[in-house]
Amino acid sequence: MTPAARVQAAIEVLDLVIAAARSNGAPADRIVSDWFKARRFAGSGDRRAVRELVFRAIRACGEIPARGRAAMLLLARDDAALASLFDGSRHAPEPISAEETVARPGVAPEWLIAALTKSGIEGDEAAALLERAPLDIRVNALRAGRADLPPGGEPTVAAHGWRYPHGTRIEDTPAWREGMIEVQDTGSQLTCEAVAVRPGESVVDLCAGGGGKTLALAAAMDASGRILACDADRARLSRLQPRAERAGATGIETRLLDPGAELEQLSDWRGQADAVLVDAPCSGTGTWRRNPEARWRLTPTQLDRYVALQARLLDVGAALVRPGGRLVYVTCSLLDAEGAEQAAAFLSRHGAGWRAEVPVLPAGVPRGAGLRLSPCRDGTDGFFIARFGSL
Ligand SMILES: C[S@@+](CC[C@H](N)C(=O)[O-])C[C@H]1O[C@@H](n2cnc3c(N)ncnc32)[C@H](O)[C@@H]1O
Repeated sequence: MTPAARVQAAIEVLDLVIAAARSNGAPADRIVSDWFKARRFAGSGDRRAVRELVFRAIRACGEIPARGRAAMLLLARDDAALASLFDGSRHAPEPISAEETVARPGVAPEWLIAALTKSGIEGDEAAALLERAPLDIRVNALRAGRADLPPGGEPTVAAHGWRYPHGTRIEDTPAWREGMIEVQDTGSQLTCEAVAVRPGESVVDLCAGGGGKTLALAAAMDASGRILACDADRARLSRLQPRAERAGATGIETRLLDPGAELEQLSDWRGQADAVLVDAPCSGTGTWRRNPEARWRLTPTQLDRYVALQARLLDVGAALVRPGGRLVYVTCSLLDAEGAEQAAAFLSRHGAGWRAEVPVLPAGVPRGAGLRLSPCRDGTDGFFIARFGSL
């Protein structure tokens, strides 16, 4: 493809990304790969260049743009080389006319900017939400010593974390194939460290998804003890056992939950768990570096739904903790509604039965009863972590 044809391709892909964001359709990453699956003539250089343009344009537009071309014109406004490719030649975008709509630059929609600002995220902190995320891995202590790592990484502040340059093809390495390493953001690794599990414990991962954090907990427990990994999404949960096998993580049981009936389905665990991790569904404002178009999709109503679900799951988790045990609440959000305010609401609902214990981690700053990690300050995805000890 010529450079101009790549720009036109990026405009077409952006139109699909915009339509999907409006209709709760596929994520941008999948749209880009499906688009290229249907165009086998394009080479890997084309893929990389188009993908790069698409994500640059998504990052640049705070609000959902009217059209892909409007988003690309925003980039072209400050990039003369890009603007010169709008020349109307074969496969190229039409020449730019003075009256055309150009998308507005920004970090996020106005209502979200207001909510972030209220939560202490503005200026550099807000801009960093849209930087490119690094590639972090966790060394799986169940399978590997550090000598087995692919070359080129630097240790991170997490106990088993390493960071690699962008574009490192970790999943092609023998270490990954043999389960010695897992791709996992450093912040995500630190949330697991906050659970402070020990070998032999009984632990519930209430919102385990595909098991990213479950596997880190299993490794920290040296695969001894019990982990119950739950989720309400069958497809996500079904990915956990094959990953656990690859990682050599034993002692993990999975349980599919019906939303609203979680406590009945978990009655055998009531008051039994040494630790419960509630890695709750959330707005994902802390992961925009990876999914920048997520900010076009979120609505105030969805945010309210997340907040209500988080409170309910925290109450479910609390019922499973044994006296003297711990409940760890995590969201990959920087909004206080899903962080400090949620933790305060839990403490006021449960009164004297619980004590907040701010986890001691090598990153993050205290926020309310918990700790917050941010891309700007900590170089991790954004997270809120609170730990409550049962009295
Ligand atoms: C933040 S994600 C979990 C990510 C996962 N812990 C990991 O590290 O990969 C939140 C999860 O909560 C799940 N979920 C939503 N409603 C739930 C419910 N009522 N009970 C349990 N899990 C639920 C979602 O399906 C989703 O997988």
